[in-house]
Amino acid sequence: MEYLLFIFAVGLAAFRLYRLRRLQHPLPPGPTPHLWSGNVHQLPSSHQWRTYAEWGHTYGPVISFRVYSKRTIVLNSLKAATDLLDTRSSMYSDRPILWMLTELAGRGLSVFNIPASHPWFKKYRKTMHSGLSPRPTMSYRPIMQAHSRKMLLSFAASPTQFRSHIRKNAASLILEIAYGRTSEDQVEYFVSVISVIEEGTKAHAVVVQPGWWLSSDLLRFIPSWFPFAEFKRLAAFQKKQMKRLDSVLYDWAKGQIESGDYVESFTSLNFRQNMSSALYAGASDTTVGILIAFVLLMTLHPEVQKRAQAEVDRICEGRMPTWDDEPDMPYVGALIKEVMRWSPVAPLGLPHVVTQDDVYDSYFIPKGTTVLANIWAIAQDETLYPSPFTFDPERFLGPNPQFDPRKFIFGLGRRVCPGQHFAETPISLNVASVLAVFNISKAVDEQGREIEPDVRFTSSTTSHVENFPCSITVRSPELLELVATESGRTTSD
Ligand code: HEM
Repeated sequence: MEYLLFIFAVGLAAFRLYRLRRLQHPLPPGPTPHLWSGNVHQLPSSHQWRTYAEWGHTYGPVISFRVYSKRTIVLNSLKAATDLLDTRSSMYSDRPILWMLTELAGRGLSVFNIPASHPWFKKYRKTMHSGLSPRPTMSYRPIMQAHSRKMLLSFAASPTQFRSHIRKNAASLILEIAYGRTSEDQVEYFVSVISVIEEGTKAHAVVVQPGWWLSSDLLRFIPSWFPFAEFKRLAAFQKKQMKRLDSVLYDWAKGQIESGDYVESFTSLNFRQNMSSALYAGASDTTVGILIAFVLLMTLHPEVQKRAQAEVDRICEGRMPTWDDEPDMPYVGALIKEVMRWSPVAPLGLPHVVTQDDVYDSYFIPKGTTVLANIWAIAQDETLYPSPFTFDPERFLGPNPQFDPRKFIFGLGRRVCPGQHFAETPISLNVASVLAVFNISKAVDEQGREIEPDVRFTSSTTSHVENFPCSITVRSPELLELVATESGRTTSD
């Protein structure tokens, strides 16, 4: 009895303390909720980052909203995101438990979802670092260059298919790094498996939307044959697809290694199935978005393209660009930063969760709150980037360059993207190489009139520029010939 009274007293004291902190410090502001369902009715079904940024203009850089009992705060400023995710990373590095994703779909211990307090977390990060940091990435340069050259030849052969060439380039590169060398046919096959990942990513985007949290949290125990248990069937589908993805590639790599005829890869060095697939999942849909945005922006800004091409021509004098040219090409470097800022590929990053009650900027942030860094809002913050919607590489040049967006578009704190360096290395070569060999311009219709691209973005965990028409033509047949010779092909292959 005494024991029960003690527990009751401790519980009451904790509750009082909580109430006291709540009274002293309000929750971060946000739109007015309904009593029971919270802000469900105000949440958009797509491009949430835009709505959160608008709310930020009304309520301040740290906003909060509620979906039934689940609270989310959104950090719309660089300062708030740095203060919480970076400076207080010991409290802000876990992922929310989304039953749908982590438990029902069986991804709880994946690299992306594992709690930061789990003993595997540090091992995962260390292994990622050993495969993706600047030193190993340097050793991948010849592979990256070979894949880049293949992409250039594909651009020349079928320019209207540029989107799929970019996708294939990213996929075949990470396949080789993660699993070992593949033949063209195998790449084709594995690339078809990529669509599975994309389905998975789409499902992920659905289940991390606030409305789904409640349904999956409260209703997770109902059997999947129930008429309204669609979310459970979706989870089961995702689980099956992700398992297939993990095993198809891993089993192939293992087979190669066992046969003795293989090249070194992340799998041969680490033998961790879910880590190899994390590399693949992290890389297959991100760098693609940057390169597609680059093509769009060159279509829209011929003056920027001309200036970048002039720089490449001046430095390379008839040869293909290499990584050693980077310091001598400040304008191309600024252009890449501006593409990344203008079109952040992971606009809300991945959700974090706070593991203790906290007070920030005199607001109370209860333990268990989901925390989103609005990377899109930071990239469009006019105090950091005047005229933020204008594409202007100049902003990163001169004596007072604007803030380097690479410091936040890969996330912040302990969960910061481990693939940043690995991602940037092929992007810089691909951009400089495309500028050297091709001209990108607006497509023309049958009457010879230029077609103005309609700029729209997809909405998922990652966001890309939607399909748009453009014209890609060879500006340097000599360089194209050089690329073909180096790759052991002819330009007509
Ligand atoms: C332009 C390219 C890329 C961008 C913009 C990007 C962005 C991000 C962001 C915003 C996060 C979430 C960070 C957070 O939770 O705060 C993340 C996580 C992650 N990224 Fe990337 N990424 C890119 C490329 C890559 C590549 C190439 C790889 C692998 C080769 C990769 C692997 C990962 C992994 C494994 C995580 C999860 C880390 C964890 O939860 O501990 N990413 N990335």
